Amino acid sequence: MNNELIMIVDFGGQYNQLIARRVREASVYSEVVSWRNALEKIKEKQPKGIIFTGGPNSVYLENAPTLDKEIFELGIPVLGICYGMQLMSQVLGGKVERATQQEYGKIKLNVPTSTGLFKSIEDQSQCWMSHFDYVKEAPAGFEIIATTDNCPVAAMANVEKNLYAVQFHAEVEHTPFGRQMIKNFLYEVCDCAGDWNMGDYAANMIESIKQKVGDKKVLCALSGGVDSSVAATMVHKAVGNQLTCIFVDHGLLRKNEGDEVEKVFAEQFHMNFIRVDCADRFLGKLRGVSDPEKKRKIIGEEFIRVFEEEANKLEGIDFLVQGTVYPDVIESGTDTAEVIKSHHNVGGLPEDMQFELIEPLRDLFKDEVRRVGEEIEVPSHIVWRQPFPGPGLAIRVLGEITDEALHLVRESDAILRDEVKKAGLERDIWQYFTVLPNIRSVGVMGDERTYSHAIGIRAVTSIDGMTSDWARIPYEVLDKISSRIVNEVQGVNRILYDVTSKPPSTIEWE
Ligand SMILES: Nc1ncnc2c1ncn2[C@@H]1O[C@H](COP(=O)(O)OP(=O)(O)OP(=O)(O)O)[C@@H](O)[C@H]1O
Ligand SMILES: O=c1[nH]c(=O)c2[nH+]cn([C@@H]3O[C@H](COP(=O)(O)O)[C@@H](O)[C@H]3O)c2[nH]1
Ligand SMILES: NC(=O)CC[C@H](N)C(=O)O
Ligand SMILES: [Mg+2]
Repeated sequence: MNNELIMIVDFGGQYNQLIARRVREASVYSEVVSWRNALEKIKEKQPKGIIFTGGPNSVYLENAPTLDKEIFELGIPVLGICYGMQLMSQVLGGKVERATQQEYGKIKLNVPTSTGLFKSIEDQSQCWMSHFDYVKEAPAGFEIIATTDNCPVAAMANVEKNLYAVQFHAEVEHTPFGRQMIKNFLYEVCDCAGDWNMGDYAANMIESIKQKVGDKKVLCALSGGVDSSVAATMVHKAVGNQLTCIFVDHGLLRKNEGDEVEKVFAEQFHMNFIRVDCADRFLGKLRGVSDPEKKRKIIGEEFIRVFEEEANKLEGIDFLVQGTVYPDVIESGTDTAEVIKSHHNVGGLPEDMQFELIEPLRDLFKDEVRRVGEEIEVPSHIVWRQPFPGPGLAIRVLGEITDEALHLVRESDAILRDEVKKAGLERDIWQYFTVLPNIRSVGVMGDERTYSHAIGIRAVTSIDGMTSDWARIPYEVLDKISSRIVNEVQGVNRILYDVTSKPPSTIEWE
């Protein structure tokens, strides 16, 4: 393949693949490389441009990821983002320090200049920030091309040398002009022509699964959710009856979910399908455990043990298909990125697992998975289903999992889903559920004092699950949900509404 190439240098940021994805969307091929061997790879491959990602470190600390100055002398355009900008400043002689006024979330940006990077972008725009360090002084030869109220250097450029950097995250949805800015970098600065497209993604992937599996047998971990249904359909197209899907009912599913998934797969898919009921086993292992990471690891391991047992019954299974998507990978931590939470299908996997994994969606984001799903004709009620995490209600009951706690969260969630459906909001809200925060408070019902549980409502809008905003559910609908939960679910006397975006919070509470 001789496509134009953009190299993305990974400093451990949460949004690295999102940058790769923005570049894909703009019809240019990209590869992500670790900062450790970036210089060598770049010299070898001679990309049209380089993008530095964000990262959790501080550039002025000892042992922080860095790059030799030489990278700026290759004549290849560079765009630094967040940590990437701080690094460019530090290496080229600017000043980086811890900020007294840190910026997280939506911030007003002033763009007084219109260099190529900011072509067609308004002077006053909104951007998304997540940083505690800042560039106090840009290096010699750089002009400041954007500022915010708290950030004297929100973007800088050395136009002559094609070096650009921004403190904000241009790659996330919350920077509305971000797509345009990345396009500007590719087309105005790097002079790309745009010679790549994603149309063939599914076809290429199906072909490579066929090659890999040959005449062997494959198991698929199927939840009935978007990702595993799309992954299973791809693998089924590749190897047909060599595939068997295993659906685990671990006692942590939503109300009636087990039967619903079984029905859909029996009626609408023509694949080998096995349901394994093993609630006692999962709940037994989880008894007395309240640490979120411990819960995730127990569930991840138990899933694999169930798959291994089923594989042994079927004999000769070498591969396990999972519907892992990129956010699961990055949040579980990589050699450079911090562990945010161990997704059961990545960071929660046991080390001694007997399968080789097949994860055809591992580099993609939810909305890209949905596009692939539509292309290979997965039924649309599945493609557009709201996500539901593998560990299920276990990470929505904060602290220890008991039958009572599961009952409260399951019943309140069913009411929430029912009211969202009645209000016709299912497609507007990306994900919505209830949580049991494990606090009790005083109330009065029928003139009697109560001392009962609070239930939290979490509802978010998002495109890819990497960032999200809280959904503005109309007050009348919230009112209805609140009064139904308190009236219908015994043991609840208070309802809370979560109004935080991601970041700084995450979508799930654990
Ligand atoms: N109950 C389950 N039984 C079998 N496999 C599961 C189950 N829950 C999750 N998995 C596996 O773990 C993977 C990750 O779960 P996750 O919830 O992120 O994806 P999904 O369920 O396929 O899609 P969605 O995000 O729409 O819920 C799934 O793709 C699937 O392979
Ligand atoms: O299969 C999964 N296994 C997990 O361990 C897991 N944890 C979170 N999620 C889902 O991922 C998306 C992002 O969630 P967070 O903002 O809470 O990290 C949201 O859609 C979450 O529901 C999981 N899915
Ligand atoms: N998102 C980032 O790249 C953060 C960079 C650095 N850790 C800071 O907080 O300023
Ligand atoms: Mg799921």
